[in-house]
Amino acid sequence: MRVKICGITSVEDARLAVDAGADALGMVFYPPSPRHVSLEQAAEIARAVTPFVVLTGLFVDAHPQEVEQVLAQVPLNLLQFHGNETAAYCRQFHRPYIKALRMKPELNPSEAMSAYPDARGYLLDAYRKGVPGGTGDTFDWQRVPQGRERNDRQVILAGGLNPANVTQAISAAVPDAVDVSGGVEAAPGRKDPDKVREFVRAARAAATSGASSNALIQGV
Ligand SMILES: O=C(O)c1ccccc1NCC(=O)[C@H](O)[C@H](O)COP(=O)(O)O
Repeated sequence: MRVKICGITSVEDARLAVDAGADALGMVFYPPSPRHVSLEQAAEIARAVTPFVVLTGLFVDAHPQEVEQVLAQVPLNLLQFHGNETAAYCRQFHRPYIKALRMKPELNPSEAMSAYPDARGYLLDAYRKGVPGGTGDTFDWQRVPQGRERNDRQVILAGGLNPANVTQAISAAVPDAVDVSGGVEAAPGRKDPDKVREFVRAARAAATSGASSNALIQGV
């Protein structure tokens, strides 16, 4: 089970998340977000963290030049596209990327994943009209594809996760990774140390006990 802490805006929170055991950090390059980081902030965070953590840059329907500008100044390991970007758009940067899919009631997640065959993973997030992400809302975890529908694709579960519900979420959705932002915050853009530590601990513990449920679902 991998854990990504999203919405990191400071070196202090980046270090906190890494020390708590996060595998990946997310930085939001979307100006309307309360978690938006400037190029300078992002470069400072990148300099401060170990190279063995996946630094992720999140964009929402950004102009390609904006993405290129970030890439020129911040050593990102992974891009996360959280808007209505097409596969052609996502692959033009020649970087590993994950595609966020917002779980609108009518969305077939398996079909939606197929539209991005070169994505390294699929971040399944809650859908709220007019809000591209960081909603704090959950969705029905039973909708996460399993088995043949999943087809070995890396699924990152997001949307309204927190230390209190991540165990149940992992058990229901059997994701490869979990992503959290608001559920471990003290205030928008500022992480709560106890919540971050408890979230990572609970996710790891659930994964250990959840291995058998995964085996049951996969029939192995
Ligand atoms: O976090 C934001 O402010 C944000 C804004 C616009 C697009 C995406 C955004 N966050 C994306 C994430 O990866 C969040 O972790 C994900 O949406 C889950 O957020 P939350 O429900 O607060 O845990």
